[in-house]
Amino acid sequence: MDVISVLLVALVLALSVLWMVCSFLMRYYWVPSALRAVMEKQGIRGSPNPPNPIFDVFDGKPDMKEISHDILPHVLPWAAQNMKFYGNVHLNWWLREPRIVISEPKMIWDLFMKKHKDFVKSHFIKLLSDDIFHKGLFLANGEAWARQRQIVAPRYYIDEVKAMVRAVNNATSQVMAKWEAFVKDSGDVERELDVQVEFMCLNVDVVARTTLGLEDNDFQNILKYNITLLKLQNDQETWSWLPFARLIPFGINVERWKVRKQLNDLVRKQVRERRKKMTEGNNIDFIGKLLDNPDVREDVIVAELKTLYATGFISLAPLLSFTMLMLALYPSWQEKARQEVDQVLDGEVVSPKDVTKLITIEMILQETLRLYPTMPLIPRVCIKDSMLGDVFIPKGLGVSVNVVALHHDRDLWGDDVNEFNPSRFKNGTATAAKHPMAFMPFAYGVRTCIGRAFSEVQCKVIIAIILQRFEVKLSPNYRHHPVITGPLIPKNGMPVILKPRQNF
Ligand code: HEM
Repeated sequence: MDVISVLLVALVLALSVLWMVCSFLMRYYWVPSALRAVMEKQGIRGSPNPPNPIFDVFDGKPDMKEISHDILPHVLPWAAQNMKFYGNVHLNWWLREPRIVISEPKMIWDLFMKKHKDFVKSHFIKLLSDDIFHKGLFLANGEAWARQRQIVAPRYYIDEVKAMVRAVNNATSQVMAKWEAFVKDSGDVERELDVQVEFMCLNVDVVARTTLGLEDNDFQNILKYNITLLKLQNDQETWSWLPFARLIPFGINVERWKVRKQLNDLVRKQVRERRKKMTEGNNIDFIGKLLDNPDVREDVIVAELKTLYATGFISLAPLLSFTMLMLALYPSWQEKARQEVDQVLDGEVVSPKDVTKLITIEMILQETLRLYPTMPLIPRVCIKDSMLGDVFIPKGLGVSVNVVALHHDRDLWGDDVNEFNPSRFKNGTATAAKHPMAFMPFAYGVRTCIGRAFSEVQCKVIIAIILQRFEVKLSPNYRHHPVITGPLIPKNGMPVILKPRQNF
């Protein structure tokens, strides 16, 4: 090579390195700092030093001293601090993403309803949950999202969901028989059980039954791979924002890729086996209907099925677990709900018609979701200069809805905000607080949760069957420590004491 060629190669290399350094600085320092300056000019401030990790799973914080529902300072200490010093609307950093944190109904309305086109799922949320939700509806944006939503959402309309009640009954009855045998084995009249893991298995099983029509399925492995992926993602969270960090074939990455492939292969196998069983008139389950549609590709079906498995156990297991805690803590509500169950079901299984009559369970579930919202933070990023209420939001700024703060806002819910009072929902969710948008566990607008009706029906059926068969008491081993790991979960599991009912 002559000298000129060497110089040219060196120049290209130098320019490439310079370009990479500038892109890095631009993305992770200059742009975030500029966004912060725009917000500070409007008087919106927040914790000064990025990064400020949101999840406290790593910090070894002690359990809460007592069982209190005033959880904001415990689960989101940075938000509680910021709210104290800077007000309800404040700035915060998620890894290197500057974001405005809001819990004002008016701004949330603008975000989800009026200006939803200006806000999409953010780069960081994709980075952190791509292994689980890859290509599925949950993370999609733009046209891909609209196409997928059109395919998936109708499968979860209320009439379709009611047709799933039998599958939920069957799956739950199997678990109840297992619990009864578990108590009986001890030779005692009651026994402690950590129900959180039980609910995870049950929810994955229900998804397999309702989407694939599978009675005997590999849900243990599906759950194992998902939990491993979640754990690896959490382990990686603090450095995953570094460029190429998730592409280096080393350590956690290699493990992640392996488990991700195992999960993909297993779900793909289920879809293919379902395809083999396709016969006319037999394609009424979710995947059957998708397979029947020639416009839907197999990788889309696999992605959606993975999403449904993950959303099922990630969101429903914590809700059911916290509901068990409420039933154990408030025996009078437990008894009231049981009387209703006995009256409505009269010792039979739950029918689709019965579901609407289980009003007390519905109120208990709503109040549990208010106090312990499964999705405590709902993130977006602004893709076009916009306004939320009176606040100017520049393109590139992250927005996070703090659902915990909204659900625990004394001005909206009154002085008993931190008390468990299901009666506040007796006339429905819209009038439970001073603002109709004060209760939003499933988000709002075009990206509202497609699984809402399914969740409500499924949880009602499961809790009704539990109350029909068991009395639930608080375990002395329960240690209160709600924690955000993405969803809000009980960190130490949910051990409760189950006592089978004699007269059932
Ligand atoms: C307690 C139960 C549940 C809660 C509290 C919940 C909450 C939410 C929330 C807040 C969102 C909006 C997230 C965002 O915009 O960033 C969402 C979206 C979603 N949920 Fe759920 N969810 C629950 C159960 C389920 C179940 C059982 C399924 C499966 C059928 C499901 C499927 C989805 C999907 C696919 C999306 C994405 C929708 C879209 O972006 O268009 N969810 N959920």
